[in-house]
Amino acid sequence: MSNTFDLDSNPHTRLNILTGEWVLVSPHRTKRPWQGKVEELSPDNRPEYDPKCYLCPGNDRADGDVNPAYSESFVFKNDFSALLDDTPLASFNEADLLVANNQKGLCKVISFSPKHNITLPEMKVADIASVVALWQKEFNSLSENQWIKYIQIFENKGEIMGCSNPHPHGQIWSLSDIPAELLKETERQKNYYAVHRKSLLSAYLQLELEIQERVVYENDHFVVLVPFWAVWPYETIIISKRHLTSIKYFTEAEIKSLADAIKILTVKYDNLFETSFPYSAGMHQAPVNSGDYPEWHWHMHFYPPLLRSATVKKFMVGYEMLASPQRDITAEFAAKKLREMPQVHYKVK
Ligand SMILES: O=C1CCN([C@@H]2O[C@H](COP(=O)(O)O)[C@@H](O)[C@H]2O)C(=O)N1
Ligand SMILES: [Zn+2]
Repeated sequence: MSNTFDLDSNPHTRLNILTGEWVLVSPHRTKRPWQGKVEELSPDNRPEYDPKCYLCPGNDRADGDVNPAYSESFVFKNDFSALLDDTPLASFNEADLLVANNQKGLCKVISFSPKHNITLPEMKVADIASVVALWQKEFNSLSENQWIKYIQIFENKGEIMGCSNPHPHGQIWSLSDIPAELLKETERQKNYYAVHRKSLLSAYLQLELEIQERVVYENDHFVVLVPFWAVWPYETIIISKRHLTSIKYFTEAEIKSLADAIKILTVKYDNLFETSFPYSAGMHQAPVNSGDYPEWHWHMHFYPPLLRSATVKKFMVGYEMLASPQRDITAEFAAKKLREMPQVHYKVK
């Protein structure tokens, strides 16, 4: 057997350098022709305004509050928050076998647009930039609460991702503790930074830009990649070129540039199967009000479930739940498909 490692043919595992976890890749299983197909789906004829939608301007929300007649983006405190900001901080421990901690938090919902029937890929870059600016404003104002230690900005898009309302929106959950996924990524970035005095993602980005095989799109301030360790078929990561620890430090130019990167990526996603491409996406950044985190490098994960058509998704079940995530198509194959997708949305005639 040749000792040169062929990422394209033998089953192998890949290391996620951010979390320390491994993904099993079975490239030999995709020797059959790519069956990515465009399916005829029922036309999406949602109205621009839906009188029953709790996110549309001027409408009642479930708890009786009324939305203003907003014309850009709109943020409000979640009426059914998973975390409450009056929870006392307390912990529970029974012989180190039953361990629990109270969690205090503040959750917000952001409507990206007054239009009920639009999604990020169909929005103008300038309107996406106003969403990014609002994310930065909310991040900064939430950070002023000293009890808040971490802020998770995210979007669940599409029914298949449990999204309860098609109106374009995202959420911000801020909490008094640092969640597990972030502790993993902090640990790995801290270890690398301590040795190399530069961020893990700066080094990773430099290598990926040299190789180019997993780059999907690049602009002045951000790079969109399918990460070497991607788990979901068309998973991507957006990484800032500047080593920024959080969105707090984004300049005006970086805000506009992130909006451009999100626009191009989500347009390519929609073009892949000519459907509104579902995903859960969120940014990862340094914890707040808990010391310095110079090792942290801002990035944004996109976790889309679709595998080979608008209705065929990857299932993370069985082996993935019990042993480790597994994928057939390689990160390189996915990146090539996304690179080839036009930057103009398929609905734009
Ligand atoms: O009137 C309402 C309905 C839904 N919501 C909140 O909107 C959020 C939307 O969640 P999704 O991103 O999963 O669709 C959800 O957390 C739900 O609690 C309100 O805050 N007010
Ligand atoms: Zn991350």
